[in-house]
Amino acid sequence: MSLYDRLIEASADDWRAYTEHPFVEMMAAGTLPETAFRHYLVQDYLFLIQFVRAYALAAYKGRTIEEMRYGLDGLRAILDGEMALHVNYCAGWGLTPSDLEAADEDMPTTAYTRFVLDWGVRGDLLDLHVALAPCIIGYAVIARRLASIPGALAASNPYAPWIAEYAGDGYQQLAASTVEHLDTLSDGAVGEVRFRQIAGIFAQASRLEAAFWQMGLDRA
Ligand SMILES: Cc1ncc(C[n+]2csc(CCO)c2C)c(N)n1
Repeated sequence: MSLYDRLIEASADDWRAYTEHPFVEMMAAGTLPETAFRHYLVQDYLFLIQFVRAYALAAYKGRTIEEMRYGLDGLRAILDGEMALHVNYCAGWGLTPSDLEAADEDMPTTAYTRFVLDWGVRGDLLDLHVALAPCIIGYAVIARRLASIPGALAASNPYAPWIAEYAGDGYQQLAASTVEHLDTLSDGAVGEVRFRQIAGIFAQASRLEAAFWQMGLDRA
């Protein structure tokens, strides 16, 4: 069993609450209020800025060129890929990237990003990548499922571009390589005590993801 499968199994309830949150179901149905999505997306831009720092830390902590490149690829995927989705949606509301950068962080944004950065600083490379994993893998899992719901990708659904972006090959491949990378990092052998430690990090990151969706819904 891959380390990823073991982590999902150990945090099944938290993982389900994150990946099947009402926020994402409402995106697929096109019924999510725009105020909720807008608050989420502005906060997500601030979240991504902090995740660039987390990936920079992963590059810094890499012990091989390959590990450093892995951090660099994640960093690039955010700066040159994912952020364009946010900038495009926000342009439609008259918000510029400078407006986004100047927004105040809401508590769930601060909580989640600093949780990941804290594990990155205090822990080893596996702790950091486990803290990052629910974010990368979870979005790919969510978008793949939502894309298969009839009507979710229809031009009339304002959330179709969001679903299509994360269901696209680029993010699906990034998620698949993250699953493999967790096994490489752990050498395929994680003892019970160490597993319990990282399962705690994975479960907490999943709960912080659910809180991030809820932050959007609370603005509806
Ligand atoms: C709260 C929140 N969780 C996960 C993601 C998705 N995500 C963040 S970094 C990354 C990898 C490189 O782009 C991915 C897929 C998000 N945007 N916001």
